[in-house]
Amino acid sequence: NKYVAEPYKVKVVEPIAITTWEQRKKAIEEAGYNTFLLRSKDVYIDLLTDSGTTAMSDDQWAGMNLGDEAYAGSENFYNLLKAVKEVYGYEYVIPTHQGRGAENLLSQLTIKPGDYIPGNMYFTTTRAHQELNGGTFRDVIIDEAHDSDSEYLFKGNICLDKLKSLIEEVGAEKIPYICMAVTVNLAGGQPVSMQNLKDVYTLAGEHHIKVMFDATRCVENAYFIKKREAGYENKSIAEILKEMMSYSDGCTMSGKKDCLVNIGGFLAMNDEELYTKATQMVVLYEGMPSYGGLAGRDMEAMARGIYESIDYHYIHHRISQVQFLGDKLIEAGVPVVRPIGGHAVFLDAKKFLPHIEQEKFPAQSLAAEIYLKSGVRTMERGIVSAGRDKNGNHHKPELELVRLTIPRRVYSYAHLEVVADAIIDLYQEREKIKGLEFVYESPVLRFFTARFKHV
Ligand SMILES: Cc1ncc(COP(=O)(O)O)c(/C=N/[C@@H](Cc2ccccc2)C(=O)O)c1O
Repeated sequence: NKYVAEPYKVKVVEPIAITTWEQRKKAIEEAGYNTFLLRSKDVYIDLLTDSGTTAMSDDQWAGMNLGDEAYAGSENFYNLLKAVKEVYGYEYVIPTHQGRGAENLLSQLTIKPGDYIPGNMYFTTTRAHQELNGGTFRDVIIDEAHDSDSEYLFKGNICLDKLKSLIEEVGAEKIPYICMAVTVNLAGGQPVSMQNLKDVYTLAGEHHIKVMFDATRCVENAYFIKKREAGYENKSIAEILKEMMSYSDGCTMSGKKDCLVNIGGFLAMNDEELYTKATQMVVLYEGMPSYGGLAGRDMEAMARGIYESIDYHYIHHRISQVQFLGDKLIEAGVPVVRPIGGHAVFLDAKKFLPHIEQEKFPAQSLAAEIYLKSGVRTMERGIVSAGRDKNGNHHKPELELVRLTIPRRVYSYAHLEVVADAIIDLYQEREKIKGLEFVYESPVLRFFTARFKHV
């Protein structure tokens, strides 16, 4: 049938919270209507994030018992280095505790005040580190990415004209690197085509500008190229991934997604000079270049997860689960970002709640209502996540979304049916949902800790 069965069987189970409406009412009020502040014990089906929520395999758990916790030169580091070289093709790797560790190093090493960093749509932590180092992020993604109705198959693509005009406007020497996310999280988990990766790398090369991938969900991107781009249908995920990464000079990686681990990340690159500088800096922030804030066992689990992630049956099932949930909502007429992305289904909260203006945080309110209704936790990816600009005004993104993020190898199709049914019911009674206002707002990455009340 259309949705492939799980290519694994369960060996260990973790009971989940079956809650009552009263319990959930109390929990969401104590959380200030912010799903980030809910306690895991009060969450039934947790679709907050695909980050660090994966189920590891028996082989990865076996690897956890083979942690070489020697402070320096751990055997697990060499296994990680081998996996990164073989699967992604990069020459050097610096382990970090997670993606932000790598973003911190890359931004400090390459960005000077006054620099511009073009990229395919912003990501919260990536932009925060770029701005922290005096850089300005410039969105050069194609227009379709900002249109939740567009069904363009590669909405993560960079618009070459926008990139060219930025280079002309500010000059290549003001652009330390192009930040190419594969896939684009906030566009709805949308992929970049191989042709676009090639074209951007060629253009960047002509101006001696580096291309650094945010490779966090690169395996999902490879899968979409296999399914959607002519000439790749008969190539393996491994072959496609290797070719993808060849159109970059390095990457930051949050291993907590496509490397199938609960903690871990890395900064990878081909340039020896950048590597040398990174080894000098990593000792300040993450520890030795051979462990980067990770225990040996975590590096071992990540090395093994990298090899598992390129297995076709794994990624085919992973994407099938996301597609299954998306299809159910589309069939019921619930407004979602299309095409369905790689790691999540994104509800279009502007269309879901047209009676709530963006300044009253419709996506935030919808995420809270979904939890109250069903115990399902989701994440706001709209105006609250976008934060404020230098003048203190809200960034106002086109896309005001609620993300239903599917963890890897955790839930069954039955869980996703529960999610779909709850959201479809809520859609029928959507006009009862009210807007929110801040009770507490932090100045940086406010969505993690903000608290709200109904207007
Ligand atoms: C495309 C991309 N690039 C880098 C990172 C950072 O990696 P890390 O430091 O978390 O390991 C992430 C993390 N994304 C997570 C967790 C998250 C982080 C910030 C705000 C909300 C949620 C999410 O989308 O749920 C990412 O998606």
